[in-house]
Amino acid sequence: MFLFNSRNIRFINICRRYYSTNRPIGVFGAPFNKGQPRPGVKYAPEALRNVNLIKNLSLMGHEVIDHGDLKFEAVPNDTAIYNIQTPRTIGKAAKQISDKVEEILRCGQTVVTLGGDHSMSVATIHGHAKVENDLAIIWIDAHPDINTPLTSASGNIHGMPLSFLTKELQPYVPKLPGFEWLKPCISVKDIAFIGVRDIDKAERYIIDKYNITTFTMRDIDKLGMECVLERTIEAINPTLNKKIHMSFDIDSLDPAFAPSTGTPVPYGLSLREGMFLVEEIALTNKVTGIDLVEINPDLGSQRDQFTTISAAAEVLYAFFGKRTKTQLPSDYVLPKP
Ligand SMILES: NC(=[NH2+])NCCC[C@H](N)C(=O)O
Ligand SMILES: [Mn+2]
Ligand SMILES: [Mn+2]
Repeated sequence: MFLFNSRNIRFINICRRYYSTNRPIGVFGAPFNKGQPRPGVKYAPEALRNVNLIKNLSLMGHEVIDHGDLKFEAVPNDTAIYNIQTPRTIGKAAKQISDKVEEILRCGQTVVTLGGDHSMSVATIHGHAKVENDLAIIWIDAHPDINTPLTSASGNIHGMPLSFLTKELQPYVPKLPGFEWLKPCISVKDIAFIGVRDIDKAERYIIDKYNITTFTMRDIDKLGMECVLERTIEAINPTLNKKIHMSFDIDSLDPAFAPSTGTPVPYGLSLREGMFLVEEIALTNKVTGIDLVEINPDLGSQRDQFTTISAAAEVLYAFFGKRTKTQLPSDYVLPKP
């Protein structure tokens, strides 16, 4: 696992064990698609259930509570503001998601939200931060999703959630109708990006100005994933006193492993790199909230869809401790002829 030098000893001592939290896993679906223009992303929770996600997590020895899927309604007479087409509808759905996350966490469960597009993370992090007021965010994504409504070229809120949540950026972020309930609850120093490779101009400016911890694909190539995670923890949660929110955008993976997603970007993580990353994050035993977003079972061929859904499920299984390692019974003996 982590290299032994004085800087890392504390982290090793805390982390050098298997994922061992005995919190139950509370799963729910947020079939939300209005943060971007491709409707099919709302079918992801159903697609993940169809590959027996819930049952497989239970078979791995976890107590899993399925809280079902939320239902969202369009707000009538919703009008565009800036470039954003349906702000009130998105704001209302986000409030429902935030409340659900809060409710599940208050039951003492680790919450897994199945998206949906990445705009929903404005809500999952908001709900998480209500329960754990000091939160670190690991954002695994090809994109940093920190545009403001004024800098976004697309008007798609899935490219903006972190600007809504971050205290330091509020002078630059207009309050949108439908989002009156939202209180900025995280700081630039609590965020780490891993796997980014498609950064807009304003996002680049924000990352540089506030010195946000960022590991691009090149950084991962150069340092190796183990070192990237070690530096991530050093930067955003050095004493591991905070809980961690892990937001996993499936487009962090290379399109070879996750082709069915709305904004694929070449030269991404291999599936095994993604699995290793979440396996290591799990070892901190600090993650109490997970998002799995941007899987679009409508895009690409049937084979693409299967590849993408399987990859998403494997990432979650890897996090929750599935290993290929065979367990030897204590009385095992090698047979002699
Ligand atoms: N969650 C995502 N897939 N986001 C993609 C965002 C793409 C682009 N940066 C935008 O703001 O529109
Ligand atoms: Mn994203
Ligand atoms: Mn992305």
